[in-house]
Amino acid sequence: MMREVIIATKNKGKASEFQALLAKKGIAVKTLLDFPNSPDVEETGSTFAENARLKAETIADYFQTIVIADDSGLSIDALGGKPGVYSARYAGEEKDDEANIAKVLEEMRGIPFEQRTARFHCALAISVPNGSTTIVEGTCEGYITEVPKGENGFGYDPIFYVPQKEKTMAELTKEEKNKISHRAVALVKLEKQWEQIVNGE
Ligand SMILES: O=c1nc[nH]c2c1ncn2[C@H]1C[C@H](O)[C@@H](COP(=O)(O)OP(=O)(O)OP(=O)(O)O)O1
Ligand SMILES: [Mg+2]
Repeated sequence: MMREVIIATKNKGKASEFQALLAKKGIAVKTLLDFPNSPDVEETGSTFAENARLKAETIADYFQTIVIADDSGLSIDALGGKPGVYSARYAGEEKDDEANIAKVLEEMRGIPFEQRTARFHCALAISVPNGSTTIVEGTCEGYITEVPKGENGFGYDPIFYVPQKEKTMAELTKEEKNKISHRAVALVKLEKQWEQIVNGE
């Protein structure tokens, strides 16, 4: 049984969600925020899965230990799937959540509610050093709001309306988000396979 894992992310919001999700299973989480000198991995893939694989394999190779990477983002139907894999850098390279939200809201202006459908997407890659990489994916369906609402979460959470909760993702507690999010859905799929992955059989 795995007792500790490195999550190949420098995103504080993701780090905090993984810490909560995995603490329940007795697994301690380290992230790249604990290792400021670890390499920056360029996200050159054209899918979430490709980018998750790039991050997991590079960091597993660097630490010679099992690593999980998350590549995720928002896909909006009325924008032809954008911002997609460019979610983090939609308004520029600085990864500015507020600027990204402002750009999306501007592009969505005037589009009626029924046509504001969107989903969060998460690809998780788990990589064993000198071994294999396994990828699982999760999604979470919702609508893009007209104005931001809520203080919790990170990224696009304040403009992502979750119909079954009648709230934005940023109005949910971390516990509530961790029951329904794209990240939680993907992690459940990973858990079903991980004894097999970690033990190599
Ligand atoms: O639950 C979420 N709630 C709101 N927004 C979210 C979520 N999950 C991903 N997102 C957004 C944030 C960022 O704009 C992009 C992820 O980009 P992504 O490259 O995977 O992460 P990142 O660059 O922030 O950190 P890192 O690559 O070190 O893991 O999608
Ligand atoms: Mg990134």
